[in-house]
Amino acid sequence: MTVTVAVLGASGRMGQEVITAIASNSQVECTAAVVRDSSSAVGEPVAGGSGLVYSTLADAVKARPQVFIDFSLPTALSDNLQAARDAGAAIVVCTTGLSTEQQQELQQAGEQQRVLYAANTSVGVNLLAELVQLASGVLAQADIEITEAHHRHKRDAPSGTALLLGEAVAQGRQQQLADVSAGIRGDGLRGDGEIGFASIRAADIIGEHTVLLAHPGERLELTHRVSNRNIFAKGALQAAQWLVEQETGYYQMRDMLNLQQLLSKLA
Ligand SMILES: NC(=O)C1=CN([C@@H]2O[C@H](COP(=O)(O)OP(=O)(O)OC[C@H]3O[C@@H](n4cnc5c(N)ncnc54)[C@H](OP(=O)(O)O)[C@@H]3O)[C@@H](O)[C@H]2O)C=CC1
Ligand SMILES: O=C(O)C1=N[C@H](C(=O)O)C[C@H](O)C1
Repeated sequence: MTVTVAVLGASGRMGQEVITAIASNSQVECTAAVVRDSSSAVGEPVAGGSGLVYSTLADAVKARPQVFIDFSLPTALSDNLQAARDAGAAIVVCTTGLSTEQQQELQQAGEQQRVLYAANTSVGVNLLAELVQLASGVLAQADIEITEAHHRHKRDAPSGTALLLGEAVAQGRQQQLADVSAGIRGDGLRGDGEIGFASIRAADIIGEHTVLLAHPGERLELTHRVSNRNIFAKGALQAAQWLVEQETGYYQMRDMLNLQQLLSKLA
């Protein structure tokens, strides 16, 4: 079955990557490539979009795709969720830098529509999160710091993935991240049990994350590096294909990948 998709943020780094990935995927078809209403790109041909032109969100609703894939920016979140509702479509939200209110909005949206939120659509990162949860519980006394590096154009810090990994650390220790996060490291001594974050922004680094678990005398480092944005695009398409088959609800990549059940087989 072919799944029809509207790509939101279509002229951006990730939007373009998703359109390219769709072009080589016979099971997915792009029916709308959405840019902001005021963009001069509206009506212009989409590079690699086989006859598509850039369109507005209202045009995307009229196109009635089965699923929206959102790689725009957090400011567009409410409009994008509403548009997906109006179109009767599922929505995969991939933007990062969401406020606490926006995270709540996403979860509440899951009461009326099919929503999958992924701060990182790579399978490797989502597996890493499960491994980190396990490691932080086993090494319950370890000092844990999370570092991330991204390209110079990235707006938010720490990255959405770093926060996802922080949540995994906290979950592994039956804690809430908000109670143990030290935020981005600055002056001052490390407090016991804190999770600290550090961010690098430079040149064209696509995305790198390391979780350091350190005891006096030894340390464990779990690292993931992306060398091609196509990884994120492929993961987003996989999520979209999965989400159209689901009931109304709020989902994450771990639900789609069934990682917890797979890992439980190791126990
Ligand atoms: N989940 C994941 O795996 C990944 C998530 N991301 C996240 O995806 C988002 C996009 O990243 P990236 O592609 O690098 O960013 P870009 O800045 O390259 O692209 C963002 C796109 O969204 C458009 N846009 C901005 N505001 C609106 C709006 N209100 N309505 C419609 N379109 C809008 C921009 O258009 P214009 O240029 O006209 O402003 C631009 O085309 C970020 O939040 C990033 O952190 C990135 C990589 C992987
Ligand atoms: O902005 C990016 O580029 C990325 N953003 C996501 C994040 O904030 O974690 C995912 C990936 O690391 C690339």
